[in-house]
Amino acid sequence: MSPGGSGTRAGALSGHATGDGTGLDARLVLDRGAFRLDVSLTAAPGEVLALLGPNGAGKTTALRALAGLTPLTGGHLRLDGVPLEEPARRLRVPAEHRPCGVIFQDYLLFPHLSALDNVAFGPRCHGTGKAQARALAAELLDRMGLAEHAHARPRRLSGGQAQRVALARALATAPRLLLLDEPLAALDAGTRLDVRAELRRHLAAFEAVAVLVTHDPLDAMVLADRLVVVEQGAIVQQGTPAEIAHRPRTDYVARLVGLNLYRGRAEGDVVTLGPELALTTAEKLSGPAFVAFPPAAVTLHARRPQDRAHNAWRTRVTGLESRGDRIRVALAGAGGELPLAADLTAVAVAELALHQGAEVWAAVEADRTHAYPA
Ligand SMILES: Nc1ncnc2c1ncn2[C@@H]1O[C@H](COP(=O)(O)OP(=O)(O)OP(=O)(O)O)[C@@H](O)[C@H]1O
Repeated sequence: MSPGGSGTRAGALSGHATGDGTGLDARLVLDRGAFRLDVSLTAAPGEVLALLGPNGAGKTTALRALAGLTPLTGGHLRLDGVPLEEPARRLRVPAEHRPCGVIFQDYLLFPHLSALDNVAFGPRCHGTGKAQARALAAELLDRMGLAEHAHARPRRLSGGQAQRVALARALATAPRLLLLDEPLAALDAGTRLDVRAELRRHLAAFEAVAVLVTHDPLDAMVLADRLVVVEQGAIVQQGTPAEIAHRPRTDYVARLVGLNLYRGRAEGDVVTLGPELALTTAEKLSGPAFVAFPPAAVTLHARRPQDRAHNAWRTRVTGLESRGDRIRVALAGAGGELPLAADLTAVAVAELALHQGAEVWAAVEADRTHAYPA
């Protein structure tokens, strides 16, 4: 393990180039019938990447390819400068010889082995003597707060405990690449909160590369240094959680971070979205542009607001959904175009007598919109 965790981490956060050959350098090309995955992933030691994307985007396929469980059809995979796979050179290191720790959704603990022996299994396979492997496993379980469960079989463990054993097992071989597929998905909400915080601590201390797959934007934002959004087998956007949250570039990402997103053409502080609608924005731009704003910035009115600081356009209600103390109103332009989300109080919804199909004026202040080049 490399020393100076915090220094390594700061380096990792500043960029993902692996100019010195350390860390992950991969282009994963995989053909599976009609589906093609082609994603390039690089990460410096200490960096945590989260692969996010809708169902069927190719996240799990990418993770399995990194682990060596599904062969590449093209591209390459290098870890710390060591080639692990390159189909063009007929090079392929089998899964069991890759320095990878893997945690899959269902944990894949061996049911017939105790927690301790599950964790000791990897080091044993790598040639560590039995006593030494078990001592290492006991230490790891202790670090995870599981010392008293060392001799329990997996079925006697809670979901959160089993998840921690899986993490201990994945770390036991000091992997250079840690792969986690939906690590929190099987946990109930309460356990998830604790395990997420704990996993965050372990990942922050982990000095090699970690790649996790998740559906949950919160998991991704909390656990990862960098988000990689995959749609239909390709990367559509990547960046730090803050970058992604501020500047979504696809509808999926906008929904993920809870923003309204439109694409149009900017001329000064006006972005034209269609023949019927142009929004005045806070920024001045020129050329293709995105405009984003949160649902909480949208107000709804029975009549056209007269205030000139507001952008206003006619919409129709397409849905209403309760969300905590707010109501999320789904709207679309009169012709069904430009879908829009607005968050209102129950009082506002009642005063406007909103219902499916109701016509209202939507308004958003220029200052609440954010425009950036498309
Ligand atoms: N064994 C397989 N043979 C052929 N195609 C497959 C196989 N497994 C997955 N696919 C296809 O590969 C594509 C990507 O699937 P993958 O499971 O990687 O997506 P995902 O992003 O992980 O989705 P999810 O979030 O639903 O788990 C899908 O279109 C799927 O139908």
